[in-house]
Amino acid sequence: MNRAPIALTCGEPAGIGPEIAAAAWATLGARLPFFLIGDPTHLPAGTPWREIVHPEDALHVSASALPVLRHDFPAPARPGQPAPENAAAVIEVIARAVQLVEGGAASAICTAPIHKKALKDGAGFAYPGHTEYLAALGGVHRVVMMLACPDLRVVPTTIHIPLSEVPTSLTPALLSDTLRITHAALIRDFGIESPRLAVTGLNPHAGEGGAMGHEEAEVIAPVVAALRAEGMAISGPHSADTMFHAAARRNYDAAIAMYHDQALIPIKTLDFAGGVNVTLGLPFIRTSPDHGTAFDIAGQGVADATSLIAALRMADEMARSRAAHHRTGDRG
Ligand SMILES: NC(=O)C1=CN([C@@H]2O[C@H](COP(=O)(O)OP(=O)(O)OC[C@H]3O[C@@H](n4cnc5c(N)ncnc54)[C@H](O)[C@@H]3O)[C@@H](O)[C@H]2O)C=CC1
Ligand SMILES: NCC(=O)COP(=O)(O)O
Repeated sequence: MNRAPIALTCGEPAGIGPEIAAAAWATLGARLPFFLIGDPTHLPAGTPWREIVHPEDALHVSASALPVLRHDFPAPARPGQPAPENAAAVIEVIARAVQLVEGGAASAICTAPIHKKALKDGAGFAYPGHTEYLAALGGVHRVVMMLACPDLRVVPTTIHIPLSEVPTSLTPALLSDTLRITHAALIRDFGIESPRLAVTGLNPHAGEGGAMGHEEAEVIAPVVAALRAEGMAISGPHSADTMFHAAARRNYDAAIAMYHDQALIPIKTLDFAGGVNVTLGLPFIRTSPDHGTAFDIAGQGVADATSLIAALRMADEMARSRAAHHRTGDRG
């Protein structure tokens, strides 16, 4: 039986989303059917696209053209210059993709990058990013951002908040939920039977026994100990600066970091082109490229679609893993 195609949201049309969507279709074609939700007039001139009415039409259209589920925008796409009038439509497209995946017409969502400030300025977007908006649409309180490439998976426990707010936001409940959601997703969506998690400290040298900070002893170590007592394979808190070299990476399936840059700098350094952003803990599958809207190169035809292609492939693999997991009745 054919699985439903993947829904790709257009993201910010003034960014590189339209051109990498076209490039991803040129690479994947019918081998990995997906459809773009967006305004086809935003696609680069000469893109072979075809309007579809039902997502399932993507299964045959994708052999010859990029399938597009039309969502008309009020303004054209001017590379590097987001139009405030388009902001609401960017947000609507994401909500439409969620409806499709929740209804079973799409097997997963893959999101092209949005420009957070453009959405805030143009439409009062009240969320720091897709992650938090998708959690609201999916009706879940807590989700986890994970970035993954073939050599590394990283999770920032706190996400899009100022660095000054990290210590107070880092509660035992947040850390514990993040670890549990990651552990369950590695089993269900990534097919890892017994996931190994490694947790960073917050401070230099993981606090150096209290000489350089107290969050390790007061928050991180007790949560790690409690979950280890439940049987999870979790180590830490480790010094973050020594957790990401090649030998250290062999000791875990995912690294749980305390804040955004602690997690994202290692993976974007290791594999900026091929990294994938995944939201764990949603009732549906969502992946995204690891990069943003790249206004500085939009419209020039030089954007690299590798990360988007990896994101579409990962969504497809996750859908397979989740389906197999449901079939065996092992819900992890
Ligand atoms: N999932 C999402 O919706 C994401 C959205 N963003 C948003 O994107 C906007 C811009 O963020 P920046 O920090 O400037 O990061 P960015 O990733 O857009 O750009 C950083 C640098 O990398 C280059 N670059 C990015 N993607 C590329 C690609 N596919 N091929 C070749 N070069 C590429 C850009 O040209 C730029 O020089 C912000 O509003 C940010 O919040 C950032 C990350 C993810
Ligand atoms: N730095 C990662 C990022 O901004 C991704 O955000 P989201 O839109 O996927 O929540």
